[in-house]
Amino acid sequence: MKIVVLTGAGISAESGVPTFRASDGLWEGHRVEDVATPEGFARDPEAVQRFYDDRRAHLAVVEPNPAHRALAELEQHERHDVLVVTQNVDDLHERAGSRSVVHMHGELLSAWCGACDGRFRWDAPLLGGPGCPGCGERTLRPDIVWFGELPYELDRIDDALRGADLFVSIGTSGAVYPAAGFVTAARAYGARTLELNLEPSQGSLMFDERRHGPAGTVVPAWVR
Ligand SMILES: CC(C)NC(=O)[C@H](Cc1c[nH]c2ccccc12)NC(=O)[C@H](CCCC/N=C(/NCCC(=O)O)S[C@H]1O[C@H](COP(=O)(O)OP(=O)(O)OC[C@H]2O[C@@H](n3cnc4c(N)ncnc43)[C@H](O)[C@@H]2O)[C@@H](O)[C@H]1O)NC(=O)OCc1ccccc1
Repeated sequence: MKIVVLTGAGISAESGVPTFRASDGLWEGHRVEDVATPEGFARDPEAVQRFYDDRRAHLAVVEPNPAHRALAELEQHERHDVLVVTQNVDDLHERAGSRSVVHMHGELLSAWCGACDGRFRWDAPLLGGPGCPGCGERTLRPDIVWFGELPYELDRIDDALRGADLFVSIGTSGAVYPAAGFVTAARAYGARTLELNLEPSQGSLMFDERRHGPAGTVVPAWVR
């Protein structure tokens, strides 16, 4: 079976990675437009670098949870062809063993040079860090898709949705586009659709089936 799995912050919540819209959510401490927009970066690059440096450093103290591991197991099933499309910028899917993962909103462990357009694996702070390994310019920014910027690999994602038998959405509020529109596209392409989330998301009624509860419980139960 061809399965496309969309994940959001909710799948990493039980690993200790804050979600965005929960009361203690990431955005709580920051105005989205200040830390996740090109304009915010132009206005105060230090504040934005610090925001992402803190999140990158936090990766060292979190681990994949049973939901991440269950998806990695599912990918091993010879009967299935699984693509994980994640809105998350953490590396927990890969650390759990998933191999076909698309980070449509970028990755904390990657830096992008605004001068030479180079991208570099990065696990250190960018603030006060060295110049670009490619061109030496001090124009490195987090390799993250900010609001108003085009998400990555939309063609590959659309191709996968076209060929999918099943579209599964895990741990996302369905508040941010174009990711929130994937269920509509998947349905239009004839795929069955399933929501696994703590509570109904904004697009919950679009799904053929919904199972609500913590991802660390409902995802392994669904995979088994
Ligand atoms: C706010 C929203 C209305 N705005 C948008 O959608 C905008 C504008 C827009 C575009 N099209 C539209 C159509 C209509 C309206 C608006 C728009 N979209 C964009 O700007 C996108 C780019 C959006 C990407 C922004 N970057 C992020 N992330 C990286 C940064 C960072 O991480 O710092 S978005 C970020 O927020 C979103 C957060 O959502 P979730 O992951 O779902 O997290 P949330 O906290 O909201 O919810 C958690 C869920 O989990 C559940 N949960 C909690 N615990 C658990 C648990 N334990 N188990 C299970 N579930 C759990 C909760 O119940 C909840 O449902 C994610 O996408 C995340 O990646 N770009 C673009 O459209 O470009 C155009 C373009 C076109 C051509 C040329 C150039 C440009």
